[in-house]
Amino acid sequence: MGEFHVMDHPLIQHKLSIIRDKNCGTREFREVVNEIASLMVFEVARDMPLKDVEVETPEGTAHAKKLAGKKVAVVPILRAGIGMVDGVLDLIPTAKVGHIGMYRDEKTFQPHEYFLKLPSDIGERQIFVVDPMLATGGSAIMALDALKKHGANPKNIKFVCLVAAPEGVKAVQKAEPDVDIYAAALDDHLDHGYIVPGLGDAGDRLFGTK
Ligand SMILES: O=P(O)(O)OC[C@H]1O[C@H](OP(=O)(O)OP(=O)(O)O)[C@H](O)[C@@H]1O
Ligand SMILES: O=c1cc[nH]c(=O)[nH]1
Ligand SMILES: [Mg+2]
Repeated sequence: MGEFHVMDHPLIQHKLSIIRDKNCGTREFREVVNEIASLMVFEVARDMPLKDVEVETPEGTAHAKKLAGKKVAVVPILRAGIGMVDGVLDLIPTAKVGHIGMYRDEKTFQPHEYFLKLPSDIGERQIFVVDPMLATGGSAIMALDALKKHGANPKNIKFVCLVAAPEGVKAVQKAEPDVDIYAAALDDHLDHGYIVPGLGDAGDRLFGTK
């Protein structure tokens, strides 16, 4: 079963409290979502491989370490996942970006895929799938299945969200046992498909479409 990590760093928790507030406006919401994404990817990337290098400093030779060059892709689930991309790219600027478009039916909460464009070498990449909300898990599972169908190695995929519901975590762990999940918070439950207390509709809050 994939691991589930709640990232309880004080800076992440503080920033999450800002965007949970229903009075947080679009501009601040967007800014803080990206900041949380940066803080999260800092930790999620902890096991990226390093190589030994020698660097000439002004004072001598340092035995240092550099990233070994494993290629990275960040894959947002549209729309709301787009809100996390810049935060990840701030720390890993050479990452390629794939997109998976997905919307939930308003009544059934079933996900529907409407767009997919991935780097052609997705099979060789470490992949960070980003989406602020993991509710029923339907969108995440459909996105992860699409990635696998296009050659991604599930062992190289990490799912990064802001708020997760217990139902979604369980569903993804069952359907995608190789994928580790990282969240800033595990909330109480779902009510008509929405996470309680959650933060509302992340896409609408990011893009001001309500
Ligand atoms: O776990 P699930 O039950 O599938 O719900 C989570 C999905 O719902 C939201 O997207 P939404 O369908 O609202 O699309 P949007 O990002 O375009 O607003 C959210 O961004 C996730 O993708
Ligand atoms: O609470 C929720 C659940 C799904 N999608 C959202 O944006 N918010
Ligand atoms: Mg939405």
